Order: sequence, then C-alpha cells, then structure tokens
Amino acid sequence: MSPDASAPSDIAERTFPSAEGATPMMVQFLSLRAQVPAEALLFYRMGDFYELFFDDAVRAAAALDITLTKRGEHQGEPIAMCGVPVHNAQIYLSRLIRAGFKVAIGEQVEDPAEAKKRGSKSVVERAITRIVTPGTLSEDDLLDARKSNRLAALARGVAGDMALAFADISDGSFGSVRLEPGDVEAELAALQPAELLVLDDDARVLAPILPGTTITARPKAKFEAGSAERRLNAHFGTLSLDGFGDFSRTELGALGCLLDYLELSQAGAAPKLAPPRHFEAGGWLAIDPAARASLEIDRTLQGQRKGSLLDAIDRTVTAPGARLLAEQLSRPSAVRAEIEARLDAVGFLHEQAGLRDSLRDSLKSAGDPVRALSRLCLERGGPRDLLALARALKEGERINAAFARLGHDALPVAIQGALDALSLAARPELASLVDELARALVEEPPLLTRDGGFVAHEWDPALDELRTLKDQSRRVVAGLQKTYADQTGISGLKVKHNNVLGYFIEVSARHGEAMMGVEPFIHRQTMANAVRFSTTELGELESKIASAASRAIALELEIFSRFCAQVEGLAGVIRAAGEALAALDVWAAAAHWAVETGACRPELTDGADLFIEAGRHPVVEQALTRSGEARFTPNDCQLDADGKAASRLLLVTGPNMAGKSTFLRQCAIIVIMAQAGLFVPARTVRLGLVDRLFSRVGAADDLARGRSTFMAEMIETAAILNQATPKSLVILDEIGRGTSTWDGLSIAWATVEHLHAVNRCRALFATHYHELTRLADELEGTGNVSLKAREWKGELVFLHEVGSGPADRSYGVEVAKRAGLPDMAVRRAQSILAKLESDGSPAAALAELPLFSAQPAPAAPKPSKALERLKSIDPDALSPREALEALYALKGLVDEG
Ligand SMILES: Nc1ncnc2c1ncn2[C@@H]1O[C@H](COP(=O)(O)OP(=O)(O)OP(=O)(O)O)[C@@H](O)[C@H]1O
Repeated sequence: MSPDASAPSDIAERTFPSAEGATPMMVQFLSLRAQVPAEALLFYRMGDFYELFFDDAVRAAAALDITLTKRGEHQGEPIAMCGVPVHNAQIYLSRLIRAGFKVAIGEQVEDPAEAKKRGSKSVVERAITRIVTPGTLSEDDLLDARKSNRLAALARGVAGDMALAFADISDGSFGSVRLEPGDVEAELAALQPAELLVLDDDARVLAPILPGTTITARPKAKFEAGSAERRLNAHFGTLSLDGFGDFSRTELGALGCLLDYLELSQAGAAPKLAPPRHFEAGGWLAIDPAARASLEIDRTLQGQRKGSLLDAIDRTVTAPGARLLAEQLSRPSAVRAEIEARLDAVGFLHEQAGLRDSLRDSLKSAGDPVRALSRLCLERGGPRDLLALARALKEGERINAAFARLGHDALPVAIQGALDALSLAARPELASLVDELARALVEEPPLLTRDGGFVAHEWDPALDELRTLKDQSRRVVAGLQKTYADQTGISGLKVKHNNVLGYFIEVSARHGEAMMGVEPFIHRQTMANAVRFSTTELGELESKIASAASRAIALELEIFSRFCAQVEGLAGVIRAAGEALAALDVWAAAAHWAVETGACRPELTDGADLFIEAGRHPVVEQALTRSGEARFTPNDCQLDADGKAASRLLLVTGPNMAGKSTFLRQCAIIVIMAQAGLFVPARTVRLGLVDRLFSRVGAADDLARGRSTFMAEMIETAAILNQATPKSLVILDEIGRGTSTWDGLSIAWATVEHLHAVNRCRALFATHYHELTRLADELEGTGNVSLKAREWKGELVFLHEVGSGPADRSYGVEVAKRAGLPDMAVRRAQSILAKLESDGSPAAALAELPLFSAQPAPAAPKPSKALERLKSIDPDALSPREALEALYALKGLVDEG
C-alpha cells in the first residue's frame, strides 16, 4: 500500500515543545520523544492504553480515524491526545505501518507499585523498547505470510561503486551484492524491499520511483566501512568477516548500516541474523523494471497479485514455499549449474507422482518454522512457535523417511541436500530438542506465555506438584461450601471468587442478617440482594492457590526460556531445515503445476539460442480456460543471436488484437521461468542462458517522474540500446507510437538496426509499421513472422497463430469496427485508408475535407418555375399593362408552389 496522505514526508521536520514548565510525566514523555527519530510516532504506555501526545496524536488520530482529545496544558496550550488500547494495539500498529508510519513503543519498565513506593506523585519508569518500521517486522499479524518483508540498505563507495545489503528479520536472511550505478533500479525492482535505508540525497531521487517502499534516510557515518566491520564482527562474534565471503568496503558499509538500524529499531536487542551471504553480481538474470512491470511477474500493472504470473503458477502448500517461489521468479538465476540443479529436482518429482503427492501432504503440516524461529530469537515468540518448530522438524524427518523407503540411490543433488538438512539422525542435539518439545508442550498451547498452561502434564514434577496443590486447594474450597452450608443451615450458601475479594461466601440478604457476627464469618460486603463474607480459612487457601499459580507460571516461563536458549543455540541448523522444507515445497509445486498444465523441462545451452516449440502464455491461457471462451493457440519462436540456426531479430507483425503482445510476453516469461528453475509452458524449449531481459511492451506513463508516455518509452528504449549484450533478450512492442508517423517509423527503424548491428542480441520486435518488414531483406539475421487473421463472411477472425513472413495488412479499421466505432467514422476511415494505400502518401487524403464535411453534399434544390419565369423577363421591354400581367402570372406560379 502506498503511504497514506497523513504519513507525510515532511514528518522529519517536526519539533516538539521544550520540557520547560512540564509536569513530571510530560518531562518523561518529552525525553523519550527526543530519543526516537522525528518521523516516528510515540506510543506511550499508560496502564491499559498506549497514548499519543502533541503532533503524534494529531497525525495518528487522522490516520486511524480515532477521537482526538486533550489532556491538560503545556506552556499554556492544551495538549492534544489520543490513545489505543494495549490489548488490540497490534491492529492499530498494522494500520499505521501500512500507511507508511513508523511507531516507537515507550513501555512501562517498572511495576507501578514500585513507583508508588517512591512517592504518590512519582512517574513509572518507561523506556523505548522498540521502533516498529515497515522493514523490521516479525509479528505474524503484521506480515504477509506468503511474501518476504525485506529491509535493504544502499551504499555508495568512494570510487563510485555501489552496494545493496538486504535482510529479512522475519526469517533471519542477510546478504549483499555489489552494484553498478546503472543496475540500482533493476536490483531494487527485483528485491522490492519494504524499507530502504539510503543517504539523504538518494532518498530524494528514489522516493518517487519506489512507491511501495518506505525510504529512510540515514547519516553518512552509518555507512562507514570501518565501524560497520566492527559492528558486524561484534554481532557474529567473529574477528574477521572473510569466512563469510569476499565483501567490498561498500558492501560492508551497507551491511553495517542495516545492522545498526536493526539494533536501533529493536532497542539494542538486534535479531539473530544468518551470517551475511555475498551474492555475485551477474549471478542473476537482470530484468529491467519496465520489463518486470509489463510482464506482470508477481503483480499486475494494477498492483495486484491476482492475475500475475506468480499467481497463475503458484502451487506451493506452505507460506515459506510461496515466499521462495516469489523470490526465485523475481530473481531468476543466470548460473547454469544452479538452474540445472533445481530442474533436476523438479524433474525427479515430476516423474514420481506418488512421492510428490505424499511430500505435498506432509508439507501442509510443516507450517512456517523459519518465522517462528526468528520470533523466538527476538524474544517475541510464544509456545506455539516452539511447537511449530518441533512439528516442522518432525515432518522433515517423516519426509526423509519417505524418500529413504523408496531406496533411490541416485537422488538429485538438490533433493539430497535438502534431505540431509532435514535429517535429525545426523543432528542428535536437534533430535533431542524436537523430542523434548513434543513431550513438554500441550497439544494446543495458548498464544502467549504470560498465563502459562502450555507445559504438558508430567514434564516437570515440580510444576505438577504446584498444579496439584492449586487443584487440591480448589477442591478444598469447593468442599468448604458444603461445610459452611451445613454449619449455617443455609442451603443456598455459595463460595464464589472475584478479583477484589478473592474467595468469599455469598448468601441472600435474608440469610445475611443471621450470619452477622457469627464465627468464623467476617462480613465483607452488603449488596442489594446478597451479603458476602470471608473466613480466615478461605483467605489462607486463596493465598496458597495464588502462590502456587504464580510459582507455576514462573516455572513455566523458566522452562520456556530454557527451550528458547536451546533453539537459539541451534538456530543455524533449524534455519537450514526450514529452508530445505521451503525448497522441497517449491520443487514439488513446480512439478505439480507442470503435470497439471503439460509444461516441459527446458534444455539449457551455452549458446545464444531461444527455440520454443508450442509455447503458451500461462496467464492468458488460464484466463481463456476459465472463461471457456476459446482455447489458447500455442506458438513457436526461433531465435539465435549467432544468426546460425535462426534469425537474431524477428519482426512481428499482424492485426491489432491478433496476439502479438501475448506472443512477445510469453517468450519472455518462458525465459524467466526456465532460469528460475521451473518447467515451462511449451512442448520443447532450448535456451542459451540470458544475462539481461529487457522489454518495452504496452505504453504506460511514468507520471511519478513527470514523464509522458512517449518520453518514458524513449528512456526505456535508450536503456535497452545502451545496455543489451549479445546474451540479452529484448522484447519491443510498437516502439515509436506516441509521435508522428514518420518520426515513429524512423525511430523504430533505427532501433531495429541498432539492435541488429550493435547489440547483436536476440530480439522480438512487434510493429505496425509495415515498411519495417522490408528490413528483413536488407539485414542478414533478421526475419519476419506474423500473426494470422482471416476474413470470413465479412468478419475478421483471429487465428492467434504465428506464421513466417510479414502480415499482409493490419486490419486496424476492422478491429475499430468491432470495438464499436460509429459507422460513419468507420466508413470514413475505410475511405481514407483506400486513398492512402493507392497514393502511398497522406497528402492526397489530407487534401480531402475533414470528417463531417465529407458527408455527401445535399442535392441542389430544383429551380422553381417562378424563378425561371422571372429570369426570362426583360422589364424594359414591357408595357405597364404587360408588366402588371407578368406580376399576376408570377404570383400565380408562386402560389402553385
Ligand atoms: N495464442 C493465443 N491463443 C488464443 N488467444 C490469444 C492468443 N494470443 C492472444 N490471444 C487473445 O487475443 C487478445 C489480444 O492479444 P494481444 O493483446 O496479444 O494482441 P496484440 O496483437 O498485441 O494487439 P494490439 O496490437 O492491439 O496491441 C488476448 O487478450 C487474448 O485473449
């Protein structure tokens, strides 16, 4: 969601009043306020509420649509205030975060009773325990289960180099990559961070082009490599980071800045991250932002997941699997061995239907162990997280056993690696943790540790004893009801409990009188219809029960933290197991989808070819199947950048609506899916790996950056011509539409020539300029294909079939007619087209009258008899009498009409 209007960029400029003349509580508030970044709102805990004051209150009330009130005065002005209840603060937090706010939490860190001991006016101690920002979330209800939530940092090196670091504290991943300045946009588009840390200047440039990302400016010092290195070493307990990878100084700066921000946001308790991974630049298929958007890989042009490629092919059954698939699709690999390894895994599961189904069944119970692990390491987890870990690891073991039963001695390496990561037999410490957790926790533990009740019976004798004591005392209390009833002879006497009186005896008002002053009853309360008493015995039992309960809770909490410590100690292997489950889910899902849709394994080569036989567009095909309107027509594509086996560049022509864009997009999507390690929607595909994918399909304004459609198109075309290499794939659709015909044709022409002669890359170029098709005769390695259409009984029928050779004509006017253009306009278009086609130049057509004057001229009125007669009269030749007669005759003719 884009930031709300009330989450303004000017928020950093805010100031709060000085503490002069403030009440002690306001002094504390203002001092906490000064500790948090200006742009964050402060949730100040007061009992059961988080209160907001001053400007924070005004902004939060507007964003949350809650009542803005006042609380006292400060420096003669009323203090604006609003608040949210603590018990459902998460809902408000999530709304504020989604609206682009950051929220600092000022918690009470002292028991109010302790504060009272210092004097009745003393203020409860409070501290900032966390700053919640879009990139630093770990709570389930603040996160999208099927989407990663990344924090990224972009650093600039002294030598002009750049680096991007990224982390997801919800799963602990952490890494960085070096970047060329020209790659920044593509990299950010692939990563889609929830929050990006940058230097001030970059914030201004990047904010308009990353609408879904919160941009947070950080001071230059935070990117400094030396202190970053020290910070990283301290976090990982290492002396050098060399063991993790070959990081540049700029990468270290980015990693350090990111870690510093995490520490700030978690108030010092930095989450346990996985050791940083260094990613090689060039290890991925770079997809330029325009291509990513127009191919609708993980969201449509309208920003929705539904209708995207990811949505159409996602058959994962776990949230971590869904996140991994999204990640692999948005960042396909360019390393052949890596892709082949994934394809081997998918291929194996493609063949093993039974195993695949049982694997998918098992995975359904595996949950989201990596996010549970992160919450536990952040001390934000609960008993359900512990249980989730144990269940996932147990499921992993079952999966391992299922593969072992099959007795395959040659499993694909990737699958074997995942199974090894899941093997508990190889990790006795983990195995015993899983076993202990399964025994220690109840079947359905509560969400929070706070109230206890999650440790199973018979796990800890001391806990059982306390629980027995509590239960026994309760039974004794229940027994006392009968004793007291017998003693007083009041059968309606009840022993009840509430938080004020604890256990008490309640009798009706009528009986109450009789019990007054009678031993052992002590009068406590007289109500309208009832009287309440206590006894010393009940009081003693009460405190016995209470102390047993609080000791039991303390013991449960101790057991919980012991487990947490064990989990943290094994975080690395647990994370690896969680990642293995996610990977298995993706492979099984890809295989499942491939069987469902008849997809094939792509053959990868080191060449520069792209041979697609019977390729399909998975999203368009799915839409057609669902609507039942038509069947998708598969199409072939043959490209070879070396120009040996096929053309390097294909000009694609054909009528509007014939399927040109679909054809172009499906070729790009097949490349993306293949390099993501997935089976592809085609009969066969042979693909020489692509290093960069560019596409300009469909016109869109870039109003955020003040660019018209034509300007945006030209900037993107310039980027393509400047960057495409012989290993790239370029998809261009109707370049040069948004300007005059001759300008457009010239630009399109020059673009084709440049791609052919300079970039020498594989390219598909769809155009309506038929003049361009002649280039195929001039330029070696350039060919024509077209989408076929037929006229049948005066109607245009699209075959959606790609055939060789250029299109004979464009049928644009017929398409306009089908779209419902008024008849008059259609007829006029037909006549202009006929003129243009016969004269070859617009001049003749332009010489004609514009549209509405072109209607047939009204027939000239028939000359009237009276007029003809009048014309024939020569007045000088008439006598006065003859003139009078002529006048009568004329009048007669006029009257006749
Ligand atoms: N191969 C196909 N099989 C079946 N239907 C198809 C196929 N390709 C396209 N279509 C249908 O035709 C519609 C138009 O396709 P597309 O947008 O690709 O046409 P186009 O030639 O690019 O049109 P324009 O030149 O107007 O942009 C699609 O929405 C789809 O419903």
